[in-house]
Amino acid sequence: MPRPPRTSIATVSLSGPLTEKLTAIATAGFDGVEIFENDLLAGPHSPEEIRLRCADLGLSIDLYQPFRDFEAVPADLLARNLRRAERKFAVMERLGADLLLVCSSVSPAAVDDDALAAEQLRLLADRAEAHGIRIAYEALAWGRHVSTYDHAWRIVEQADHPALGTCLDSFHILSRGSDPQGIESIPGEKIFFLQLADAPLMAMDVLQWSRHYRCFPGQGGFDVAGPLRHAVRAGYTGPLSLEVFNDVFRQSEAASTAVDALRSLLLLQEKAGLTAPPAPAVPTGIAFAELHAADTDPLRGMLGALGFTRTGRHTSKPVELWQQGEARILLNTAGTAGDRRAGPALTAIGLETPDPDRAVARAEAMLAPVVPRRRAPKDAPLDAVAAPDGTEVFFCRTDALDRPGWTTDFTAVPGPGPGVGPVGIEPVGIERIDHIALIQPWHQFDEAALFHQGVLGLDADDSLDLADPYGLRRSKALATADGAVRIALNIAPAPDAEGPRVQHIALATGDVVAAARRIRERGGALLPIPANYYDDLDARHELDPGVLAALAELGVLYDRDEAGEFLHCYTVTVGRVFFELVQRIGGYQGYGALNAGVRLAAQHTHRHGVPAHGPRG
Ligand SMILES: O=C(O)c1ccc(O)c(O)c1
Ligand SMILES: [Mg+2]
Repeated sequence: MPRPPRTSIATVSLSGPLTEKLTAIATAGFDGVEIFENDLLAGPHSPEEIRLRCADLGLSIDLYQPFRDFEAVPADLLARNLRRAERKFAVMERLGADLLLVCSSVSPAAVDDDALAAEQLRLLADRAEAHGIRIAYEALAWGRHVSTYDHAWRIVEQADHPALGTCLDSFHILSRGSDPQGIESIPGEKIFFLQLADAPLMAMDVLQWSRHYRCFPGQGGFDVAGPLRHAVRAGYTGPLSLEVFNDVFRQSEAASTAVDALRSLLLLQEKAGLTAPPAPAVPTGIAFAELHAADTDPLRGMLGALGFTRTGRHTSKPVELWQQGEARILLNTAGTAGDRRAGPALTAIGLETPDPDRAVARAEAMLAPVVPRRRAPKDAPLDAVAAPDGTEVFFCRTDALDRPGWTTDFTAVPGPGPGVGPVGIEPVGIERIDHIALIQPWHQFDEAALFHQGVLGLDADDSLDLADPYGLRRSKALATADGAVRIALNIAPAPDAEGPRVQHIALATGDVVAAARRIRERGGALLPIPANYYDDLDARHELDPGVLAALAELGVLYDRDEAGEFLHCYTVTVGRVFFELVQRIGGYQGYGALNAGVRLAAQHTHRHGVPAHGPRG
């Protein structure tokens, strides 16, 4: 395999002052940058200082941009535009940058005349060449007369100057619906630069779309690997550069955005067949979920009511293993997981992995932070990486014959242990963990989704918007093809609007009604669901009245699609976690998204009580 291309990113993609952006870009591991002119203009550092800073950080300055509204203008304006260009060439010489991006004109002064555009760009390239500078002409998707990449290339071809080439930008190409195949008819050495950006598929004005909603490749709906593949086939050997205008990234922390960005570029190169990092070791099951709690009594009570039994105690850490069927929950009382007062929290998940070493190699290749091992010498080796939200993901083999499994670190304990009532030892029919739902900080949602796909090897469903009383919650499910591992990512409606992030663990059972009844009998608190929901359910599905009554009595929700049926209910929240019981019938693959609004509202009511009546109360 040939050497991987150099990686680059436009400074406009990150938040903060220019020097901090440069540090974040270098620290993440990029090779170079595109300096966005505004970042330079707004900062206190001279071009020479920025040049030095980049050199110190080991970053090449691959491009200076943008130069706007140059071509196809009347003579007097041309003279002024050339003067403007000369001033920018001087800045670029001080910066040590030798490639200038010129975007197609949006000015009303520009005329629709390709020959004139070519002639004037030729003149510009001639002036640039005298400074050792080259010009990359890019079609903006909203350019006044030039808005497609093939049109920009025809003008460059016509101008026929060695210091003039084209800049391809995947956003402009794909947002216009252009066929990227045509890239292969451009000689590789005339593609001076390649910018890569994705975007969610939306029907909106293309300029607004580009300036606010671009995202890193793999986080939107475009096939960004397409233009990349064609450019490489055309013979392009320059840097692959991310250029992402995005309202969220503009205000998120630059350091973590830069890592997210580079991960996306590494995944894109792999997808385009340019690199071959260690393949993901696709997990085969959820081995455990780990909960941290200072005061474990409420959780022990809940687990007991859910039919879990404490089966083991870790030999070197304050961790208990609770189990029912193949569902395993670790209860960890060590240290403090974030805010202790906020109560128990989900801190880690264990993924059953056929090849933990490869899973770690994959994670490292994709810039996932490997969590330092804190284990006693005799503990089984257990590797973990941190997901973007801080959840630790362990790679394990529970029943491996060739290496000690993680469960050997636990010694068996007799009986259910303190905090569990006498009925807590009867299982209720829970078989395994069906899925784990993780609430994401609003600005990390796309990063988290790409992480779970690219690093862990899960497949992503489309995003859904779920309505709750105080906003819309984006949601995206990720799963293995066989559904053995499912992770649902949900976004909170506003930063910390509802207090701490509450995660949940969904437990699979073959009979949710029977399980819910037993849980309630032993004092487990289930989330009440309003009667209105069951009126609507009856209207929509004509369920058997006896079944409907049982669902209503226990707060069991229902969904149905072409593939099968889904029944689920929820416990009340303990600290920062709650549990869901789910029963999948037939080939139902979803998560009851239709019911999420009712569940979120019911949780709100449960937390805050039923609002007082109005005037007629
Ligand atoms: O939105 C813009 O104006 C703009 C500027 C420079 C680019 O390279 C680009 O793709 C868009
Ligand atoms: Mg661009």
